[in-house]
This record gives sequence, C-alpha cells and structure tokens, in this order.
Amino acid sequence: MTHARPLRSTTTGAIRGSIRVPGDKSISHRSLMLGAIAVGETVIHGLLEGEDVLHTAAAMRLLGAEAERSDDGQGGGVWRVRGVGLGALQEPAQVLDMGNSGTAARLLMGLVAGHPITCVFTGDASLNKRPMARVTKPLEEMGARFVGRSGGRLPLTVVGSGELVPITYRLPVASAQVKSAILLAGLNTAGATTVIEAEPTRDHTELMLRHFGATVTTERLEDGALAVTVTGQPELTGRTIHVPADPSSAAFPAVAALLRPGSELLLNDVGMNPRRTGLYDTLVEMGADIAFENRRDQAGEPVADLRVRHSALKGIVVPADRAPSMIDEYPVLAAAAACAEGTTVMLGLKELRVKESDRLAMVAEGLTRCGVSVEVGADDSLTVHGTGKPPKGGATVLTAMDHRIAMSFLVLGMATEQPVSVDDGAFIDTSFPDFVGLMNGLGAAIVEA
Ligand SMILES: O=C(O)C1=C[C@@H](OP(=O)(O)O)[C@@H](O)[C@H](O)C1
Ligand SMILES: C=C(OP(=O)(O)O)C(=O)O
Repeated sequence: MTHARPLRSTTTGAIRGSIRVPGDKSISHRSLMLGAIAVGETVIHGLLEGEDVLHTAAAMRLLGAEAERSDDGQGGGVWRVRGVGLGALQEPAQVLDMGNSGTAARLLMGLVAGHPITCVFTGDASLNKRPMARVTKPLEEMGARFVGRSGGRLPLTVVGSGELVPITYRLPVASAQVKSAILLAGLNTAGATTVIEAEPTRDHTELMLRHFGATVTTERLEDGALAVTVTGQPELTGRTIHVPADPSSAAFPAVAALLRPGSELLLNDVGMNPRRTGLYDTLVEMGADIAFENRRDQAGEPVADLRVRHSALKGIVVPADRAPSMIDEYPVLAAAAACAEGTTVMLGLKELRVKESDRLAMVAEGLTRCGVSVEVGADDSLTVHGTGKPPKGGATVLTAMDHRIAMSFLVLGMATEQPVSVDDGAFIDTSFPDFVGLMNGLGAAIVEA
C-alpha cells in the first residue's frame, strides 16, 4: 500500500440484490500452501485474489512451486499450482514479504520450519507489530530456530530442519493460526504431532490436509479439549479445490441489509463451516431475519445461500466461548449493535488487541467519534449501548491499516444521520477487492472522500 484512500459512506435506501462475495481467505491461503507441497497439479476455483492471498502465492513461487492464474471464462480466475512435493521447498533467494497477513506469515513459518532451508520473513508496519512468539515457541520445541527482533516479531529469520521432532502442544491461546503452523511443521516430521485446543477454532487446515491425503485425527479429551493429530510424512497429491465465498466478507453486506429498511439481499455460496458462523448465530439471536437456503457440501466444506432482510435488532450478551467462531466479525457486529435497541455486551475479546490493529480500541474510538455510547472493560469486553435510533455519525474514523475497521465503519455510515468517513480504505484490498463497487451496486453510497 502506498497512498491513503479516504472513503465516505452516506445513509442509503434499501440494500437489494444477489451477489457472491470473494472466496474464503483462510481456505485460499491453505489451498496455495498445500498445493505447493503436493505432488502434481492442484486446480483452485474461486481463490480470493486479495492482497493477503497474493502475498502467499508470491511466496510459494519463491519457495519453488509454480502458481499461475488463467481466466475461467466466466469473469473469474482459475489457479493452477504445480507442487514440489513434501520436504522439497527450495530456499528462497529473496525475503518473503507477507504484507498485512498474519495467516500467511504464521502458517508459512510453520511450513518452512519443517524444511532444511533458511527464510527471512517480513511484513508491513501492521504485521510487524503482531506477536509471533506464539508460533516460534512451539516450532523451536520441534527443533526449528528463529533469529529476529526482541519479542519475536517480524522481520525474523527461520532456520528450518528436515529432522524436526514431533510434539504434543496445548495451545495457550485460541488460535487456528498457531494450531495450523504446528500441524504444517508436523507434516515433514516423522511420527505424530498433536495440537490440543481448549476451544474449537476454525478447522480448515485439518479438512484440507485430509483432502490432500494426509492422516489427521481429531479426538475429544476428557476435559473437553480437542486433540488434533497429524501423521508425519504423508504423500500429498494435487487436488481440485472449490473455495466457498468468505463468511467473514459476507458479514459486511449482510449487516448493511439488516440495517436498511426495505432491504432484501441474497448472498450466494457462503461458507457455513460451524467453526466460522458465530456472527450469524448472534445476529439471529438479536432478531435478524436471515434464511439459510440451499444448504449443501462443496468440496468438504458446508455452504449455503443467505437471504437477509431488514430487521429491528435488539441488544444481547455475546458469550466468550463464541469468540473463536466469530473472531474477525466483532467490528461489524459492533456496527450492528450501535443501531440496535438496547445494550450489547461482547465478552472475551482479548485477541482483538493483536489483529491488524488493536480492534477493541479502534472500534471503541470509532463508535465514540460517531456519537455511540461504548465501553471497553478491564476484562477486554466491549459494551455498545444502542438506542434503536440512527447514530449521529458525522465523523472520520481512523482505520490503522485494518481492512475490517474500514469496512465496518463504512457499513455503519449507511445507517447514521450524517456520513461516516474512514481515513484509509486501501487495506480493504487485502481481503475484499471491489468491496466499494459491490456495495454500491447493492444501493450503498460509498465515495472517495
Ligand atoms: O487460521 C486462519 O486462517 C485465521 C485465523 C484467525 O486468527 P487466529 O488464529 O490468530 O485467531 C483469524 O483472525 C484470521 O483472520 C484467519
Ligand atoms: C486477522 C485477520 O487476518 P490475518 O490474521 O491473516 O491478518 C483478518 O482477516 O481479520
């Protein structure tokens, strides 16, 4: 990103239409990474062509895989990845730049840790502030080495090994990225590597590893935790993948439709993996009229078409144990809560502090600027007091290089008395290219500020 892109969103009429938001970002990263270490060709339909995923594609090329895009004849792209085989990633001659993406950085550090190569990782100013010790610590226990800045942040150098030792690791934080990094390192490790998670986080890595031919088991332990085990050194074979539409991206047009009278919106092919649908459960509890139609399985992932209609929302308490299944959706939920009648309390949000921005602080600051009464608790809870009337708006919200802060407040601006501006919408391209065009096609009014 070079130049800031201020945007302004103005109260709109109904949000109406039928769209497909871009492909799931988590599944897109994983399809490129596993395709790169499989034997043969992997064909990916519906890959998210956002900047985060394009950084992963560029990194896989530097690590020796081929990854080429061609038109699918329907206005989209088909990606073909020719893998090098497990253990055969090549030492890159350049720094691996992960841009704004925590998923790309952490999963790829796990993958290269299990290879006898040395790689230098960096990211943008946002990513280089984010904690990486949560990944480097277990990987060091397996035998990889890391050299970098104090506090284990990027830029850092990974000295991988083809002779890692398997571990059983209990996650100290509910993080699918940490779980995935350890499982990916365990792929090229003799024996069984196990990750224990007290709370179920997204399981796209497990599902996709099985799809490519690895043996991955998930066992519920007596204390209720899940033990995920990968058997090392599988034969991974190139596959065809159909990436569903991203439920985290669909959340933005969905909330916009809920907030605007007269709205009826159809969101097609949305991924409905139960580890990702906490926001939709929450919105329905708040009174949202959302129909989940045409439920089906698509290449191992559940999918549905969501029909969303304007609804009068009520404030509720969102329990902490729901956080892993909606961890990226709290900013847009807060926008919905600001327009609801009554108070919404969101519990267990400590992890929001270390996303692309400190989302807890940025959401509270932005809502306050828009005239919404909000509190951040000492327990990292977020409380939003909705009045059932449109918030005042009329502010410019700081986005801190965070795509979801930008999109959430542009959605809020569709329902406020006065327009809401964001200081920089450029980072929306990391996860939702053409967000502005798609939303304006539904009836929004987002313009360059
Ligand atoms: O594994 C993944 O693809 C992701 C996991 C989540 O991060 P954590 O695992 O750090 O919670 C989420 O915030 C991120 O957008 C994508
Ligand atoms: C936190 C997110 O992604 P990442 O961790 O990959 O930067 C996100 O997409 O909200």
